[in-house]
Parts: sequence; structure tokens; C-alpha cells
Amino acid sequence: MECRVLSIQSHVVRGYVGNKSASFPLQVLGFEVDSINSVQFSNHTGYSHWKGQVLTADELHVLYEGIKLNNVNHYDYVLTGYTRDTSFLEMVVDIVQELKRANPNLVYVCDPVLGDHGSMYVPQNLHPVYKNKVVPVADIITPNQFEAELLTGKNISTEKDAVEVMDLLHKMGPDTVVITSSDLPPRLGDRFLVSFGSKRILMPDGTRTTQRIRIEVPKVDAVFVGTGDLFAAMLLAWTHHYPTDLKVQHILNQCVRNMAGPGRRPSPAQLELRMVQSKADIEDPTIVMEATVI
Ligand SMILES: Nc1ncnc2c1ncn2[C@@H]1O[C@H](COP(=O)(O)OP(=O)(O)O)[C@@H](O)[C@H]1O
Ligand code: PXP
Repeated sequence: MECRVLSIQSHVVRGYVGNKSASFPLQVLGFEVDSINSVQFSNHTGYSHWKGQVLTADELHVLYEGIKLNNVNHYDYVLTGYTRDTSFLEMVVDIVQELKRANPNLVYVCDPVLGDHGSMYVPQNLHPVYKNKVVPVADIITPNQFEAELLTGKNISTEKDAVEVMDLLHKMGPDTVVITSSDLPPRLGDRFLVSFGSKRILMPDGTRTTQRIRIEVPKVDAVFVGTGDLFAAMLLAWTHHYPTDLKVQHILNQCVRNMAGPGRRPSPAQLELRMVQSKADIEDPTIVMEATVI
């Protein structure tokens, strides 16, 4: 059956971030993707120069009205990433709420793109909008450590802190929280990357429980931009196909490990392609990694 995603993220002429990183892998996995470009930039903002346009809230509204007038505003998922404008982000919240009223089963996957490694790469005034308006309507969020700390006001220096931060994020709204990367010391050695996942689950007897995992995967010795966007898209895809499988993060990370042979640095495009392999393909028991229930 058709599964349709409304993806509101950046577009870049050169490179793979935002919709350029998320749409094609989702399409390969069988999703229909309707994309709205929150910005159209020459390249991502990590370059020395970048130029382009930012879509305003009014322009977003016009596009959404067009979809609505044709009565094709029926979505199973909304996926959002990079935005630069507060009123645009507020309009996204209005759209998500309206789409949820039309389809109460709609799942909103939000990558709260604010920054990384201690510095913001979007305007500061987006922070309160994510915290007070966007996160409360999201079902799945994928902050990195810096974003999780900003949203909760709590630093993560230990695994216990990470659990507390994920609990605080659950209290703000989302049932699924993934801290996609952290600076915590890996148990397997410093060439690994530590991330966390937490899911609030309604049990058959009506009680609620929280399942949490810590994942360590081999770190590729390079810095990527657009991996967060790709990650959020693939989390959407794999949680859709395997709704009860908490190992989704583990599976995704295996893809990254798979394409990184010794001494090889994958390009973002390769990374993108490897992340859409089938589940059977990527479950390779010879790969050294650790996923622990915490
Ligand atoms: N250097 C790396 N080595 C291995 N995997 C990586 C690396 N960088 C990113 N990833 C993968 O991409 C995911 C998202 O990356 P992250 O840097 O946390 O996102 P963001 O861009 O939002 O900060 C990680 O969970 C991991 O699976
Ligand atoms: C235009 C644009 N989109 C998206 C991103 C997000 O990239 P990532 O997936 O690495 O968080 C960035 C980060 O610089 C960006 O400049």
C-alpha cells in the first residue's frame, strides 16, 4: 500500500544534505516523497561560501494551500530537518497539526537541526520554537548530543545523563528518541561512536514501559554533513517496516560500517546508497559492534 511522506528540509545545488540526502533513499525503499525545500542553497553551510534563498512562512503556506485545494494533503509521515526561519517553523507545526487531525495515525519524524559539537549552525531564535512548539508535536526525534542538551538544558557526561535527557525529551512529547551521536567514551575503544535510543511503549495491559539501548559502532575517520538527515529518513523507513524492532539504529549503523573498508573513506553519496540496503543484506554477524539494552 502507498505510504506517503511530506519531507520539509533544505535543498542544495551541490552535495547531499536535506531533501537531497533523504528523498532518494526513501524512494528506493518504496515511499512516495513529496518534498518542500525550506531553503535552496548553493551548498551546505559548512563551506566557506554559501548563497541562496530561504522559503518564508507565507510561501510555505501557498504551497500547502495548493496541495490542499487539490485534496491531496493526505500523508502517513511528515519528516522535517533544516530550517532557518522561526515563522516558517511555526507554520510547519500548524501544518503537522492539521495533517494529524486528517490522519490521527500520521507519524511526525523531526530532526531538530540546531548545530553540533558545541556550536549552532542555524539562528539562535529557532531554539525556543523547537523546544516549545515543534518537539511537543513530534512522535520521533533524532537530536545529536548537542541538540539533546540544548533542548533539555542538561549536559550529557555519563550514560545515566543520556537516559535522563531522553526521559526529559519523552516528557516533552515524542515516544521515540534517538541521540544519534555522542562524545561519551566507547567501551569498545576510541574508534567507536556511541549513540542511544529510547522508546516509550504501551503494554497490552495498558501500562507504559520504556525500552532503551546503547549502541557502539565503528567510527569512520571523517566528518560527514547530511548524515543526520539521512539517518532520520532511514529511521522513518525502518521503523515503518519493523515497528517493534528496537535494533533499528543498530541495523542502520551496520550499513555505515559495511561501506567503510580499511583505509577507505566513503563519499556522502556512497553512504546514502549503502544505507538503503535490505535488512538481510546488512545483518552481517562478522561486524564488530555492540548494542546493549540499558
Ligand atoms: N564518522 C562517522 N562514522 C560512522 N558513522 C557516522 C559518522 N558520522 C555519522 N555517522 C552516522 O550518521 C548518524 C547521524 O550522525 P550525526 O553526526 O549524529 O548527525 P547530525 O548530522 O544530525 O549531527 C550516526 O548515528 C551514525 O550512524
Ligand atoms: C543546508 C543544510 N542542510 C542540512 C544540514 C544538516 O546536516 P546534518 O544532517 O549533518 O545535520 C546542514 C548542515 O550544515 C546544512 O547546511
